[in-house]
Amino acid sequence: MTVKITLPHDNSYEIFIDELNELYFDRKVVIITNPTVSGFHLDYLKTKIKARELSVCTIPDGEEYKHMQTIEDMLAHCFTHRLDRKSLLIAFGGGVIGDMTGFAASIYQRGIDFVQIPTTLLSQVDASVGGKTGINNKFGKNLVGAFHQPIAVYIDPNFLKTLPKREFGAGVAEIVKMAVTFNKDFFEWLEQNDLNDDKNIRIAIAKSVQTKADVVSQDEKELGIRAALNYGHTFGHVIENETNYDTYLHGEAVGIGMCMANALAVKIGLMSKDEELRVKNLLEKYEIPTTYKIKDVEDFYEHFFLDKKSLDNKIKFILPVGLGDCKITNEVTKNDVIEILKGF
Ligand SMILES: NC(=O)c1ccc[n+]([C@@H]2O[C@H](COP(=O)([O-])OP(=O)(O)OC[C@H]3O[C@@H](n4cnc5c(N)ncnc54)[C@H](O)[C@@H]3O)[C@@H](O)[C@H]2O)c1
Ligand SMILES: O=C(O)C(=O)C[C@@H](O)[C@H](O)[C@H](O)COP(=O)(O)O
Ligand SMILES: [Zn+2]
Repeated sequence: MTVKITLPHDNSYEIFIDELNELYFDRKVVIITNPTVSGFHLDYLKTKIKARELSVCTIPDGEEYKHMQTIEDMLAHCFTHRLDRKSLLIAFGGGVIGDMTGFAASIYQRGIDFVQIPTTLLSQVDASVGGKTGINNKFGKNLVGAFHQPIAVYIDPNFLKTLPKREFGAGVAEIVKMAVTFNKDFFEWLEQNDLNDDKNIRIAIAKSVQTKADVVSQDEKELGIRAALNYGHTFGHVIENETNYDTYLHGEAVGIGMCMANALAVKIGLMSKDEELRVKNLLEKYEIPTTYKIKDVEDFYEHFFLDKKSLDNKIKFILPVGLGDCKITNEVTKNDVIEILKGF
């Protein structure tokens, strides 16, 4: 299956969901990966890539390495191998590799091409699509980065065969996100079907990618509707940051964050208690955490002001409206937020 993202300024590209074919690049290519992914799949990938010159840049594995020093190391590899403006980076790994490769590509010699070959469920259904790239710093998550679209995305679900169960669950959280915010039929399908089944996970990948591609095609730079893809993230990013990126996987923090957003939606009458419970049950079916004890609620709230969606000192929340629809709002009172956070 092929999904297209249609964008201005020659930035359109295709997302191929299928077994990886041979890829030919008449230019210098660097594969960016980490020891875990390369251990499982690099030999296979190398049989598929034909390039004028190919090298591999291996960076450490983990969200805690998604920072500027690692970008410097990646750029150093590119300079050492004399990459020029026609050269290409290939992101081969999960969302961490994808976000960092995209960011390095966006700044190397003021911007070169890159390709996404995502290998986690989360990166196949979400992170490899849409051109958000970046890194974390001490102030928070993804606060430094660029919109830089890949020239193509190659999603091969066969890579998921080596993915640990917990990582699979983290990917399911972002699938649930797409369904709750945009598609009630998809949500009901998820309730009725087991994603551990090979046929079903392929359907869910295609559905999620199509949903995200449609949103990004309408709003590349998150000026409007794209903010809905941040459902659960306003809360989730704070959880990741205050637990030093070493306790919850991104998808898990988003799972908890969606439950917080749901509690807020119930409080202000956008969602019923029954709908809230259905989302919780679906997440728990894949062992995604749905609760989190906040140490200092005021401090947690203050973090929201660094969120990239917050403008003019107003926090923006993405709240579900029933199942399959959502509202982007900066009109939630601090009292309501504090109350749900205290009761969580
Ligand atoms: N740009 C976006 O639109 C976007 C969207 C969602 C998430 N993200 C970002 O993506 C990151 C999370 O991505 P992730 O969940 O893929 O985490 P990740 O990149 O850390 O990968 C998870 C783990 O799985 C390992 N792994 C990767 N592929 C594997 C495979 N096939 N078999 C076995 N192990 C494998 C990795 O080495 C890592 O240890 C976060 O930094 C998040 O902010 C970005
Ligand atoms: O593509 C988007 O837009 C998203 O919001 C996807 C999210 O799953 C992803 O985690 C994204 O990086 C979060 O947005 P950010 O702008 O806060 O980094
Ligand atoms: Zn996310």
